[in-house]
Amino acid sequence: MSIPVKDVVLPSTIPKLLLEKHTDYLVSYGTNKDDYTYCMTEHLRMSGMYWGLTALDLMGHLDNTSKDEVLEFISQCQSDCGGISPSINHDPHLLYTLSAVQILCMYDALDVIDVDKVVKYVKNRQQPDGSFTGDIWGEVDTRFSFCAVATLSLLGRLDAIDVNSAVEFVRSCMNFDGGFGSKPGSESHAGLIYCCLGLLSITNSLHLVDADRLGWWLCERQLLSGGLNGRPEKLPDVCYSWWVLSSLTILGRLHWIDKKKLLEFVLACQDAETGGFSDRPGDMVDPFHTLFGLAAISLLEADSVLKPINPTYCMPENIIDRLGVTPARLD
Ligand SMILES: CN(C(=O)[C@H](Cc1cnc[nH]1)NC(=O)OCc1ccccc1)[C@@H](Cc1ccccc1)C(=O)N[C@@H](Cc1ccc(O)cc1)C(=O)NO
Ligand SMILES: [Zn+2]
Repeated sequence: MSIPVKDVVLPSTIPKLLLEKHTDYLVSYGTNKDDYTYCMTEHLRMSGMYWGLTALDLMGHLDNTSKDEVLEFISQCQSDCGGISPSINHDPHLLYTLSAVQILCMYDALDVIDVDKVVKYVKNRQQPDGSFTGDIWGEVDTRFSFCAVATLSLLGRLDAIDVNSAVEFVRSCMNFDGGFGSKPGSESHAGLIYCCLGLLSITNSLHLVDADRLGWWLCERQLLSGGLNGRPEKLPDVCYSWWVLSSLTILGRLHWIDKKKLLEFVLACQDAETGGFSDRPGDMVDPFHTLFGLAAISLLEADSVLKPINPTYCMPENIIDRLGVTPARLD
């Protein structure tokens, strides 16, 4: 009797990488200001712009965007407290402060915001136990530890916080399976593992990780379809291709998964009509899954046109090189 395993069946024909289609999809996304999904995602607009712009830069088309419009929007999103909000007149949060700094680094335009006030905002998020709250309302999560450390390291200002206690908090979130959760004792989850490994990579503390145990947990995410899920018993999803793959790359164990099968799954998530990637074959595309589909293909080095992507920052390597930032990885 076969035990039903949650997975998807790939379509019989899988398209090759449709770069022009994805470029057209992203360039036109957001031009239609009253499009339903565009309006419904105002609360994470800054992250949405980071996804679209990073994907376009990976394909070599950052020049197809209205840079001045984006810079004007970002400078209007910085609050007096220094934090940056997802849209104008929304509340500042570490998630969108990081997205904004990532965009400004790609455009080499950090002068359009008050960097000292950003540093002060991030510094004020750190708690006595080394953890970080996402905003002034107090929610603690390792996602926010990563946002804080990634933001400050991109600004060259890691000295503003207590790095040792930030690392200690992340270490306290390590589970017996080698993975990490959002707080001490929380269940391991691929997205949070990416955040915690990213912080340890930036702070050169990867020696704290059990790379074989965690590497094994991560490649257990691969299903027969070739796709990766975020936790046991979950369906595969193209964005987990990124969270898991970038984590395995930082651990120096990317060769532990079946790259060929994963590439098939990712390519099957393209929409040949509209352009873009969806979470699974046949679903609706969005900028989020389009970035992480392209980012996974870049990490798999499966297309010579796509720029190499940095696994720690999810930004093109040439930007990280220009900034002189050197995130560690295990070899
Ligand atoms: C808030 N968020 C998510 O929770 C997504 C939802 C999802 C997409 N596919 C399956 N679920 N999940 C997600 O990003 O999980 C990866 C992750 C979890 C925890 C920490 C870091 C990454 C997505 C947005 C989204 C919502 C719904 C559908 C597509 C995209 C998101 O903003 N992710 C953020 C990371 C994040 C993740 C969870 C959060 O609560 C907040 C932010 C990101 O990748 N920024 O660059
Ligand atoms: Zn997803």
